[in-house]
Amino acid sequence: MKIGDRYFEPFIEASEIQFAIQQLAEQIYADYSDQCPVFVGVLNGSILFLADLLKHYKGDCELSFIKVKSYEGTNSTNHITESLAFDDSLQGRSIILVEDIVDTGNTIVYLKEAAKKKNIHHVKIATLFLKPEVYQKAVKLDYVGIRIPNKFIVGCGLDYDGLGRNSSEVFVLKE
Ligand SMILES: O=P(O)(O)OC[C@H]1O[C@H](OP(=O)(O)OP(=O)(O)O)[C@H](O)[C@@H]1O
Ligand code: HPA
Repeated sequence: MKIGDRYFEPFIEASEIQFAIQQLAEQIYADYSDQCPVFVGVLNGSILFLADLLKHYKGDCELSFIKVKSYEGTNSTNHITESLAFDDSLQGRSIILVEDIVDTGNTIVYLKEAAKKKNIHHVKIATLFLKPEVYQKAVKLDYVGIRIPNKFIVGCGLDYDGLGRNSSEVFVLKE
């Protein structure tokens, strides 16, 4: 399958992804059933995962967003651009940062620091995908859906140069 100028092949089926999301919603609820956490979606990539996670989440919760970007093509630029900040109303709240993927961890390290500066009370992290071979940062990842090898993927919110987010299954770059 061609996305932009590159070729991709099927990698993870939609049913496996949905099962993982349901499990994550249950794990989070087990920890937050007596609270009202704020799910903070990291735009753009988290949008599909976040929608499915919330549909499976049984408890009270609220929703907010932050927008950061660091990738061009298939590589991190190692430079984070923030175009929507944490909302001031999150001060003192317990939040769950919702990411589609943790890869180098640059984004999540940046977000933890930004949350601290905003006096956000308590921050946990939920990510649908993790590349354990790449991620070497000290930040604890509280809820991890599916661990994948060090390969570039698209679908389920993840993009290649803006394309491919709107697929419920995940594709991997053909090397
Ligand atoms: O662990 P890292 O190496 O930092 O990679 C993870 C980040 O990269 C992607 O965002 P991207 O910068 O592509 O922006 P997008 O969400 O708008 O696609 C993804 O959504 C994560 O936020
Ligand atoms: O494998 C990936 N695919 C798409 N976007 C990404 N952002 C970090 N890693 C990836």
